[in-house]
Amino acid sequence: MTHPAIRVSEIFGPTIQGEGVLIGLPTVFVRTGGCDYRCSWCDSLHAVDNQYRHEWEMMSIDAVWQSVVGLSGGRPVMVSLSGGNPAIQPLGALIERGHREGYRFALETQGSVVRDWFAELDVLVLSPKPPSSEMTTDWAAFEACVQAANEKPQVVLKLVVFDESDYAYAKDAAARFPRLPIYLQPGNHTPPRPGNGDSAVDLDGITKRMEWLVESVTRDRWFEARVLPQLHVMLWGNKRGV
Ligand SMILES: C[S@@+](CC[C@H](N)C(=O)[O-])C[C@H]1O[C@@H](n2cnc3c(N)ncnc32)[C@H](O)[C@@H]1O
Ligand SMILES: Nc1nc2[nH]cc(C(=O)O)c2c(=O)[nH]1
Ligand code: SF4
Ligand SMILES: [Mg+2]
Repeated sequence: MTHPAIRVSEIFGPTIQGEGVLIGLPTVFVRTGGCDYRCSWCDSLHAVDNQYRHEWEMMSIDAVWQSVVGLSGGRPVMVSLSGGNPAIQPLGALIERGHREGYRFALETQGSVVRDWFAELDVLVLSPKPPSSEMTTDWAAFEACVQAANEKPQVVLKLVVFDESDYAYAKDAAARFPRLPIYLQPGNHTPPRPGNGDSAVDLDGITKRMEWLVESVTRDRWFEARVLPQLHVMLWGNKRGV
């Protein structure tokens, strides 16, 4: 059976997962091209904006898989499907293929597009977008993503927080899904942008936001929330492919 091709922005690793529940775990990233959102602060515009389309490649499942196996030396590793919005791509057959060879799969999505193959994942990271993103959450679609997982993969929430209203949004998201673990990460307000080249990352600003987040959750006795930085940003700034 032939499977539809996958639109790929980049495949890289192994590196460590820098964010959320799998932080620190050696991971190969498959970053797909294209997104139905345009977050004001997206740190992966090269996988979102059509001006980078010429860098994206339609790849067969076989070609993606060869690349993952090559990078991991054939040793089963965690594969993170990110983007862009990877939910737009036909990834079910890739997951099936990798599972046969002992690999595990996590997927990062904003929860705007639901797929039945979410149930085949090992970890589903749902990252609804707070007000500072300038996007609007369709909570019905988001809820459908949680349902599609069907309690098979581990499902977690990951919220980017820049300011008080993002923090309030995160609390609301947590209240909607009280059974899902929640990870808060401070926003990186210096993401790479066309024109500003390799803008140096503002580690001081991120650290201050991180401290404020810790103060906020402890003050509010929000003891279920976990606060984590983007470890890859601390180590490598806005560098691509790490
Ligand atoms: C680039 S997105 C790709 C996957 C999917 N589109 C999503 O947003 O979940 C991966 C993760 O990076 C986070 N992210 C993007 N830009 C960020 C920034 N400037 N600071 C902190 N986190 C950011 C997103 O919220 C998401 O959790
Ligand atoms: N090391 C590392 N960790 C990550 N966690 C989420 C990432 C992403 O851009 O989806 C990412 C990334 O690009 N690199
Ligand atoms: S949903 Fe994710 S990939 Fe799409 S614009 Fe927002 S942060 Fe970027
Ligand atoms: Mg990233």
